[in-house]
Amino acid sequence: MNTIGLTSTDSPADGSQTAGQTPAEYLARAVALATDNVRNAGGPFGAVVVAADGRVFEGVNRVTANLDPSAHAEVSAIRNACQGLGTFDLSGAVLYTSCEPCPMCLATSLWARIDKVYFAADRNDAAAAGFDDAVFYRYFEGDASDREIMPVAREELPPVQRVEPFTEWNDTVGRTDY
Ligand SMILES: Nc1nc2[nH]cnc2c(=O)[nH]1
Repeated sequence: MNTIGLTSTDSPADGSQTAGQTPAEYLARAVALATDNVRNAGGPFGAVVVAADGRVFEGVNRVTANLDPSAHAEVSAIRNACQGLGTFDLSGAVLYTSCEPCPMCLATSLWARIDKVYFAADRNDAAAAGFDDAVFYRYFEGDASDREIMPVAREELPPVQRVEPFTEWNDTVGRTDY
């Protein structure tokens, strides 16, 4: 039992719980999920999404368990929220995470239209535990030409071919914008 009275086995990851706790309590829940997850062969990260309607969804890091580099806690919580709510748009939601979101989780939060993010530990705490969050922030902060750990290069194609998917998209009537 953690400080807000929930164990990982009665996790309200399905949105069955409604809002009403303080940011510090949701953060404490995210931290407790992270610690429990280590004991469950996962990475030391946990996250909670409180949707605009107050429903609560949770996620933990399952990168090594699921052989999925994108299975960070925040992404898992966002996936759970989107599946539970039946939407790809989490406008009005708040994300609470045990650790500062990495660039992927931050970008996923932006794409999900999350309103606000609270975190507990930061990228330097993660680095002290051997995680590359701070390294990857530096990767994005530098010039494209500095990206030595993974070069990203444009390959020239004829202009019409290059934008063909966007042309198809723009010409599609009744598409679902996001
Ligand atoms: N914030 C965050 N950083 C990570 N670094 C490696 N995995 C994770 C994760 O799940 N969340």
